[in-house]
Amino acid sequence: MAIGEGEPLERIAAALARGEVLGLLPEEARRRLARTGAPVDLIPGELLCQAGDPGDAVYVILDGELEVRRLSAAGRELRLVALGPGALAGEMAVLDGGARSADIVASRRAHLWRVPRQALLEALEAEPRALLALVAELSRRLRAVNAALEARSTLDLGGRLAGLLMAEQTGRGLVPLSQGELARRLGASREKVNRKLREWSASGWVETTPAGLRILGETRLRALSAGPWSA
Ligand SMILES: Nc1ncnc2c1ncn2[C@@H]1O[C@@H]2COP(=O)(O)O[C@H]2[C@H]1O
Repeated sequence: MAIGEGEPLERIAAALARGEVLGLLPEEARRRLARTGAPVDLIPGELLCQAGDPGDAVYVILDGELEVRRLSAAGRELRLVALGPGALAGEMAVLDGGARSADIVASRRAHLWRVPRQALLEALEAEPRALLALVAELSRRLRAVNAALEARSTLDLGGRLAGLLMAEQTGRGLVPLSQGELARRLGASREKVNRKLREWSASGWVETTPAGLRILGETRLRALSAGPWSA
């Protein structure tokens, strides 16, 4: 059963125990966060917050998935990361007192627990292990950003597209994403993605089927996605 409005606080405290950071708090502290918090339920596509909003709470994902996005200056949507059950969202503004750094949208139906800023900060101050777990999580996120930055500066569109196709292919080499979605994920225009796919189709590396794009030249695409270091 989904966790949300009307759930006993015991169940919320138990759900918080499964979280990456709050799971390290003592039980009493988790119960306090369950008491001071409130449920937030989102339907797919619903916005939780927008970049620039003030941030006075952090959200624990109990169920579902959130997508973190930014709009580039050119108006293009850049998908930063997807966050699933157990993850915290909205911790940056809470920690540094700044504005929300990105938009957060529900990519699936999501049940969250909203924890007010002050309650989170008090809980973290009292439990250094949880604070360190949060620092470790921020480090992991920074690593991912560094890797993405490196890929962006060293790989051309073909390399990045090849990497995305490799990552998203299903068992039979099918990639269940539209060209528009591929473009959105890469922060590229649909026209450029379409041109590249037509090129690869002519070379026999991919084919368009009714079920979606099928990868035929995996070895070639994998080499492309490995960037300038690959032979
Ligand atoms: N690169 C990123 N990786 C993971 N989460 C992020 C990233 N950028 C922003 N976020 C999340 O998106 C949230 C937007 O609001 P905040 O800035 O308060 O906190 C942010 C983080 O929780």
